[in-house]
Amino acid sequence: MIEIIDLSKKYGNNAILENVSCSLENQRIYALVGVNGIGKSTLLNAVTQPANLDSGKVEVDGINSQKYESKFHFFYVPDSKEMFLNLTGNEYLKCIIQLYRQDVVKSDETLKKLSIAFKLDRSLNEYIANYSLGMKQKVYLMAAFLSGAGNLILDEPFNGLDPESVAMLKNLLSEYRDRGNLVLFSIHNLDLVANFCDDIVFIDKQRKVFQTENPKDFKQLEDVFFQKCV
Ligand SMILES: Nc1ncnc2c1ncn2[C@@H]1O[C@H](COP(=O)(O)OP(=O)(O)OP(=O)(O)O)[C@@H](O)[C@H]1O
Repeated sequence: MIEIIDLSKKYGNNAILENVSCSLENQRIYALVGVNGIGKSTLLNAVTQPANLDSGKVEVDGINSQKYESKFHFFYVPDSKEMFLNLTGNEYLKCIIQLYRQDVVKSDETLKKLSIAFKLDRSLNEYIANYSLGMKQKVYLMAAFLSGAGNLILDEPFNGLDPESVAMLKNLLSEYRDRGNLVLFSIHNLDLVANFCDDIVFIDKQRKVFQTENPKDFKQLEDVFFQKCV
């Protein structure tokens, strides 16, 4: 559960988000949609990094995001794919399991299953620096699932993935949602939005944020996007 209350964020004098509020519930998959440069990553950064907030408040599972304990309630995969390059995939994932205080034996089993599903099982002893873009995306997504956090916040998680991996990620995210968790991810592909998520969080052309249930119809979704966001 994520509650965003009156959040504002400027870069210098450039106001990107002003008094944004929205309420995201458990057991839902939310797509964050808007044109390039409108503020999707800024919003996700502000939600996950309280130091980035100019004003306003974010609560994750009812815990103020300024509080240390809130960190265990979400996992953020930012759009940068240049993180932890000096670790092997395996080292990185083991660190995440420890950091998020997950059961080591159970997590090792999940790690094995995920690495096979993502076809990374033969690459986990290589440095992340040597991974392709899609392999980096996969290892950071595996970390998200291994964290056990109830709220996954993913910046463009489908970028760099081949069609088989896209289908697999959709399944994994749906299963994660069905276990009572929340997923919020930014995306440009309206097709994928229409056929996948439960709700849509739009940032419109005035940078106002509004939510709708997914109409599950591409044409309807495209109409809303062109009327409100472009
Ligand atoms: N660190 C920064 N300093 C100054 N301006 C920034 C910074 N980061 C982002 N911006 C500006 O804030 C605005 C929103 O950027 P943001 O990356 O949040 O957009 P986005 O919706 O995620 O874009 P895209 O779809 O292209 O990824 C843009 O005008 C961008 O230039």
